[in-house]
Amino acid sequence: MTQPEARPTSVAPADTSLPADSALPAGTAPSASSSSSSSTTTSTASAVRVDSVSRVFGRGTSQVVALDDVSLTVAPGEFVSLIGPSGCGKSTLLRLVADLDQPTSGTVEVFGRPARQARLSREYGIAFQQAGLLPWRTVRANVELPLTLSGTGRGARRERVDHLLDLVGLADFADRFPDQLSGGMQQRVAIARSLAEEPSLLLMDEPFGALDEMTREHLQTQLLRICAETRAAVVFVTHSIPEAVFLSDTVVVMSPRPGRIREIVDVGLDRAGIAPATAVSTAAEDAVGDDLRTADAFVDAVARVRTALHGDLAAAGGSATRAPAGVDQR
Ligand SMILES: Nc1ncnc2c1ncn2[C@@H]1O[C@H](COP(=O)(O)OP(=O)(O)OP(=O)(O)O)[C@@H](O)[C@H]1O
Repeated sequence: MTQPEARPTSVAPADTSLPADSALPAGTAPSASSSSSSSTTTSTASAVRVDSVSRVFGRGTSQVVALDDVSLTVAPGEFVSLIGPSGCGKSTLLRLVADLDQPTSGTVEVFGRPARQARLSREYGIAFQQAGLLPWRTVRANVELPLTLSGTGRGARRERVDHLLDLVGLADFADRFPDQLSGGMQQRVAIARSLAEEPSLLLMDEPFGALDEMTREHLQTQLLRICAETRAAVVFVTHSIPEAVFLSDTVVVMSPRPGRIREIVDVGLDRAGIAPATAVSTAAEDAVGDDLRTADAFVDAVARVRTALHGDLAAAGGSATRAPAGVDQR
């Protein structure tokens, strides 16, 4: 959409720091819709509701307006990506949703409750660019950490971790340590950990940003399958247009500082082939993913996101063929 107030969405944070009173948020996750569409329901029907939020850092000459009057809504189960030039406030927005930071003005609700309450009751999981695993703990011990902290019993922990490791394809690596895994495997452990407490919302900040292209595409497909299985909503920060389009129901395009929502793009890809009921093997899923990436609807959505991003350049008299700083065109 061109009027941010008319559509909702979600996002993820840029660093791994957590407030002192947090016992590890639960996990990572989905998409956005307009506040006009969600306004037919109560605010509790939205996974995320950001209302007229601004965030200003510093004072006087060093003041930075990171977000200016941002409003968006993410529906339960929706996958929403945030994309925009470097410094436009994507991570700041994600951090506000995660209650890792507070808005200067405006409100943030998660499932109809203040973000702080949602964090304390572990309604969301988080995954960042750095996996952030504890090197002295095995894969199993890393994944079960949030469950241990929340007092889940031993038997239930074991059962849950077995399921999660299965889900991310790491059942055979439960007793390995992080430094015995590839970067992609470490990131899958982090995603499993983020899902430990069955969050209804996943907040992800460039979780695949440090991975090679092949691993990245494979994990994108895996993430879609995991989301189809868990039905979690996801707010996903990325610099990659194709990644945003491949994963999302909705792509939220942000403008350069002060960060505002410039446009919301409905992607409209048919991802039924990646749904759990039809997935037969990882290779088959990857093949479905490859088909999706060459589909007309995919190419069309990539073009629409690119045009939305380039609007800034056009307005500044720049070349429409050049990407804004910090946006990966691959
Ligand atoms: N704690 C802070 N103190 C001061 N300024 C900050 C702080 N956090 C973020 N900013 C500023 O707010 C603006 C938005 O930052 P943010 O990290 O949200 O952008 P981003 O879109 O995620 O960038 P990138 O794509 O490069 O990761 C930037 O100008 C940044 O310098």
